[in-house]
Amino acid sequence: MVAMKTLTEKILTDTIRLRPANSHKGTFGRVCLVGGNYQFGGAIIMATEASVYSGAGLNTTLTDVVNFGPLHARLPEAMVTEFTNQKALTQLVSAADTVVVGPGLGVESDSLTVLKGVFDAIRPSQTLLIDGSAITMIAENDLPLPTAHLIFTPHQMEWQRLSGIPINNQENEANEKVREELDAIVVLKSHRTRIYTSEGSFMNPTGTPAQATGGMGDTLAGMIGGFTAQFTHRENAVLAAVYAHSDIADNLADHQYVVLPTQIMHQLPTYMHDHQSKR
Ligand SMILES: NC(=O)C1=CN([C@@H]2O[C@H](COP(=O)(O)OP(=O)(O)OC[C@H]3O[C@@H](n4cnc5c(N)ncnc54)[C@H](OP(=O)(O)O)[C@@H]3O)[C@@H](O)[C@H]2O)[C@@H](O)CC1
Ligand SMILES: Nc1ncnc2c1ncn2[C@@H]1O[C@H](COP(=O)(O)OP(=O)(O)O)[C@@H](O)[C@H]1O
Ligand SMILES: [Mg+2]
Repeated sequence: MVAMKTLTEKILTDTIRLRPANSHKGTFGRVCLVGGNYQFGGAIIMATEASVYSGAGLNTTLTDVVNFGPLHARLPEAMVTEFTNQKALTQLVSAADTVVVGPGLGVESDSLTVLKGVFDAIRPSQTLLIDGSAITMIAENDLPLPTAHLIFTPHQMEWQRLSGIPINNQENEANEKVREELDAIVVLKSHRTRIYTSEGSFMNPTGTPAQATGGMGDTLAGMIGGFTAQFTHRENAVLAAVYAHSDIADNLADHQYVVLPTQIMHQLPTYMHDHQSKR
């Protein structure tokens, strides 16, 4: 077992590239976000908004129709389609660089149908981020995983459900073994989030209890979606998103008791400007 490395600010300039002058929206990636049932619309709205604010060129959200108006009122930049429309889902998933599935998806039978539809449509060259309800449904239904570049973003209870490792025993060696079986990147979220990849394991030193509020993980999922769609080194894109998400929160927590997920994403354009590669 190789020692866990601690992330530093360097991961930002290693990852966030200077935007090429000769570019257009297609240069910066397509993200398809799937989630948000009638109850949890906020989760997919936050994930989508985080992806847009992190600079992904084109963002399409597949969600329950009740979320169309609320999402568009906040974010006219995103496109929307009903997640029960299997034909549209297959088309939009196929066209994406990164697909984010799970924020607010729920665990009812319609949610499971949507998740299976995503798994059927995804191709091996694509990045698939699996979060929230999608992780819970995989664990509860023992679903086979599709072939793709998989990223899981569980909190500790979701990781217990997926890996079978109880929260108190989630040590590096056990976590790395399950990561290898899943053949995925695993972002195990907690006060000090750990990231397991085939290129090593990393501890994120940023983060504050001011972040302990609903929607914080949905926001991270959207950021990782946006980063992986535009930055070519997948592992670094994940690491940089995790670092930035909590570093922005730390900065806000210097003078705030609680930090809202939407405040973090709204800082992203400035933060990324200040931490981009100089070349
Ligand atoms: N605005 C919206 O639309 C929002 C929608 N959301 C969406 O809701 C869906 C369900 O996701 P979920 O995370 O809320 O519920 P679930 O998977 O049952 O986990 C909670 C259970 O795990 C336990 N637990 C133990 N350790 C833990 C840890 N480190 N971190 C967290 N939990 C921990 C915890 O223990 P307790 O808090 O009781 O001590 C509790 O028993 C999902 O799709 C998500 O995207 C939310 O994002 C909120 C905003
Ligand atoms: N006490 C804490 N210190 C640092 N980070 C925290 C703390 N509590 C929560 N977080 C962060 O907030 C996020 C919570 O994710 P998650 O539980 O999936 O939230 P949600 O599903 O409500 O969006 C993770 O990124 C986690 O690291
Ligand atoms: Mg979550």
